[in-house]
Amino acid sequence: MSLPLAKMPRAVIFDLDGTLVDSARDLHAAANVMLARLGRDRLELGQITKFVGNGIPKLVERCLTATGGSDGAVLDHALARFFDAYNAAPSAHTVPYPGVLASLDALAEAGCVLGVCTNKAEGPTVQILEALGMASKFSAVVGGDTLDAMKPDPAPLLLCLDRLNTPAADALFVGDSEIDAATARAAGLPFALFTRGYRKSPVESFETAFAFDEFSRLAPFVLGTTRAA
Ligand SMILES: O=C(O)COP(=O)(O)O
Ligand SMILES: [Mg+2]
Repeated sequence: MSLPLAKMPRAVIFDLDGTLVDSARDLHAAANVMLARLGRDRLELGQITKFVGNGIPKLVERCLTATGGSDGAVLDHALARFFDAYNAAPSAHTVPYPGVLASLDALAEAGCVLGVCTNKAEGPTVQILEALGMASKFSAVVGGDTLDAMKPDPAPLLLCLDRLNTPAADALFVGDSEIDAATARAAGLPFALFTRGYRKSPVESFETAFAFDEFSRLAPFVLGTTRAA
């Protein structure tokens, strides 16, 4: 389903993993370092990619469940090992999707304020945004450990809106997953789906204002110069 926006949003808030950046290879590398330290089997990139989206603690728990089981003590240890590896090089193989930087610039030039709302912890999120030359483009960054609650709870997205001084009705949330769609719905924002990220369900099952497979299509839609397909 596609619905044109009633008016140009003042704020555009983006998810990170699978939306602004393809980060799966660095998450995969850190997960396999963690698994090796625990004497567990490696996991494939495709498997780890399916575990992304509910935050790093959930990703680590899913890795443990897939390799022999997870209980509280091993989970804490595994999480620390994961962060040792991941925080040392969170952007070694992480790249923006094609057209992301130009799209952010086009939105900013048109007067939109930009934010990030991700379930990734704030530390590596900021490291990645800085390494990829994107940090200065965002006026607010909310991570998975900024509050006690994570997406799909609407609280992180509402905090991001608050930091951008923008009501939900005057904003758009752009994400790649079922979690992002549910978060936008709960927070009362229209949702745009980037279809080449890490979603698990078919595009048609999402309720979206807009679904796009190339970032060059986003700014024309937001600025109202293109009608939704
Ligand atoms: O699961 C994560 O760590 C982050 O995922 P997100 O950027 O898609 O919210
Ligand atoms: Mg995502």
